Amino acid sequence: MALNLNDAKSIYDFVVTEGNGIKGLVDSGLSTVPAVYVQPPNERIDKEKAIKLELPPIDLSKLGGPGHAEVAEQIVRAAETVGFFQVVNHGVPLQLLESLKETAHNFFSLPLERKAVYLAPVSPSPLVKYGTSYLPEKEKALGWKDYILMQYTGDDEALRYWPEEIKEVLLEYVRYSIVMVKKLLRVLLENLGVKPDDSMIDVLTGRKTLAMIYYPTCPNPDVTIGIERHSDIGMLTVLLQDEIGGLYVKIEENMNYEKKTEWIEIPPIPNALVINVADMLQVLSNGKYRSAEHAVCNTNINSRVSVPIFTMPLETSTIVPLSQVVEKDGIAHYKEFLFVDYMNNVYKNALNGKKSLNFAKIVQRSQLQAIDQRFSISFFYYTNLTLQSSHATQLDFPTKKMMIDRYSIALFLVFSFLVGALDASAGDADPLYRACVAECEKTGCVGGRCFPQCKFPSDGVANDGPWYMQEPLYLKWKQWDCQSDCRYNCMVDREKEREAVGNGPVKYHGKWPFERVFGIQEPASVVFSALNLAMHFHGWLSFFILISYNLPLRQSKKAYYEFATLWHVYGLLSMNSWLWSAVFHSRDVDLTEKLDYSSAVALLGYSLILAILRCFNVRVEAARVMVAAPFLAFVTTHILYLNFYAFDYGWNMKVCVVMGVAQLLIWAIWAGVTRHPYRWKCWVVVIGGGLAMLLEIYDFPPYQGFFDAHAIWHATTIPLTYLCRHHIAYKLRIFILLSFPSIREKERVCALTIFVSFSRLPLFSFRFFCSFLKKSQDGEVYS
Ligand SMILES: O=C(O)CCC(=O)C(=O)O
Ligand SMILES: [Fe+2]
Repeated sequence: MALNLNDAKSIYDFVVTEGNGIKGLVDSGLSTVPAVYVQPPNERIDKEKAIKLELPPIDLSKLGGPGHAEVAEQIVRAAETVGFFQVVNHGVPLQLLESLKETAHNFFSLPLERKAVYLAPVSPSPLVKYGTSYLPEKEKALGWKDYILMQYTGDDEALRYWPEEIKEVLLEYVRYSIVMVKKLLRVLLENLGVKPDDSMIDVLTGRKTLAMIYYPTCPNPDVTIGIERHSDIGMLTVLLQDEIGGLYVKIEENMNYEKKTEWIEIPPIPNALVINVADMLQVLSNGKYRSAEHAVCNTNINSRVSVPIFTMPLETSTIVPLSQVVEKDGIAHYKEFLFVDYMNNVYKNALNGKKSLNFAKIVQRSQLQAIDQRFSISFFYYTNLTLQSSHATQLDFPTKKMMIDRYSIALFLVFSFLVGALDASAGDADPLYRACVAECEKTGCVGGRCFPQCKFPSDGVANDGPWYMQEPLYLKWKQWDCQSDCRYNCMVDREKEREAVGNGPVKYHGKWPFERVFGIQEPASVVFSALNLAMHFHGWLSFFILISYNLPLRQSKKAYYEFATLWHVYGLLSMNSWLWSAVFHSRDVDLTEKLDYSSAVALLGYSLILAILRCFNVRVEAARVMVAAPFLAFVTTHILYLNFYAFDYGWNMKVCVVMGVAQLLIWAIWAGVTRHPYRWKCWVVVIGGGLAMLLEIYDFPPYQGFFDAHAIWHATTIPLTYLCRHHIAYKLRIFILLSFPSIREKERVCALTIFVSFSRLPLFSFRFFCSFLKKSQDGEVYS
């Protein structure tokens, strides 16, 4: 198929699918980089600000001689700080290094047929893979490079399967390099207090992957990336780079560099090899050695080649921090795992800084902060309703344990961790989608459809022409702009293409591909939020009518029930919260998000105050004010901070979790000393709520474009709310009927009957049964 440089799909097919690579693209004579290769601005590396690594290369010829200790010290220090160093007199013949670079250039200059035979789907052996991006469907921007990757499993297999043009020279390179790697590893392990024998070193370096990487000269090197930021996964990497440069290492806090820059360049040094610590060495050393985040930038000077050897443990090796280090540190920072599991986990995702190491990290409690705020709020919301119902009955029922509330705490913690593990948005990482959006923002059109919001001419006709060419007025409220229209339409097109090749839907910008209805973004969630709102309204109204009209009032016209006002406010805040949830799901913009989050925080803060007042039975006005004031001040400040200073999700999450857990604990303790006969309703609510939360964890794409897990989850809260509200009103009625003899006799008798049958009768029956048993055992019954 002919290459069309204006069409992202055509470029993708030419470069990735057909295997022409970036080399082919550059040779086709393009003058600017296509959109699929443009990195998001926040991901780009500011090369201007980067500094060069000043460490002189380490002279390995001194190892084993009189200068051994000094060299060992240099190696250790470099591994502990930057995680990168350069070595000379490494034992790899300099002539070999030169011919490696030349061979690499020659290989990538071969005609397509010679290289394309090693493309992953057709390669004669799984040991050899030729390609361009590592995981094109998941990368934020495709990498500006081509590569050939080879697994070394022995000389025979290498000679049989590796490409003819490069195998000899690479085999020689790996033979020399491995000797050096073993020496370096020995030094690094000895420094940790380990005396490694040969077999240990052999296992730790048992797997060797070699690559030749070609970074063609790039017309816009500031916006592309050769290799995305990442850390290597094995033990030690040996890298031969040519004189072009472009390898950058991310500075971390304890590297002793001034904070004025983020990256340091590893400058090319003639005859030197670059060595870097990889993830497994970081794990074994319990974090003492640093597997540094690094990336390769492109240049427009000339094409660059590099030849890395990644040494790794055997696939079946168990990796765990060395006991000698853990004993010293008093804590292991990484868990035990099989190296193959680590590899599989890394290879299924696009390169992403040091995220690969998360697989091995021992999870800290601090991960709680990753909980989805809406999720936690809603959880407490259910819990409040549940306990609110028990609260109404507390008025006159005796005490008994209510275990379910404790289970709900446990449930919460378990779910919290699970939800913390969720991640999103493969769709907007898809290069074809990104290219489509970039194109649309330039032209205002996607696949022949043009959007009035994009205010520039397309096909000679201005998109924001006369009013009759624009959107109807009744749709204008939702304020779709050019970017959102482009995103939506590119998403629709990409999803159709994905569906055509049998791929399921993926998320875009954290959201599933929903179908818009009248411009509403997530119609089902909106409808269910509105129904929740209606349910709360109904509950609140019946509560209000019950308290104010159906039941006797004090002479001052106030309700006898002193907490009525507090619950009214709670009802109002709940309604407010669902209202903004509906709005937010209609149209997710900055303002609606802030309103939604703010009203949720207000509800959560208020319910904490309510929990304290109710559970500690604070009835005196002055005391209530004193308790509530600091909380109100804090919640108000927090909402102002979110809205007008920094919309900090992490901090907000912490605040919500603390407020939520606090009130949950208060209610749980309180519930532990109360009892009511209809607690099954509370159980239904808590268990139902818990099960409903699974929907947030086992997130699934929208059925028919509408009903995703989140929407269904909102749907489930409707009956739960009904159950609670119904319950509260009912219990309150009984309480009041029992307490006020002035109420009509018939109603009183009815209420009493229900009350006794549901609460006292089982108790009497049980007592009667026990005494019957006891008597029968004592022989009294049949005597
Ligand atoms: O090409 C380079 O300089 C580095 C390559 C690299 O980091 C890698 O392949 O993991
Ligand atoms: Fe690397």
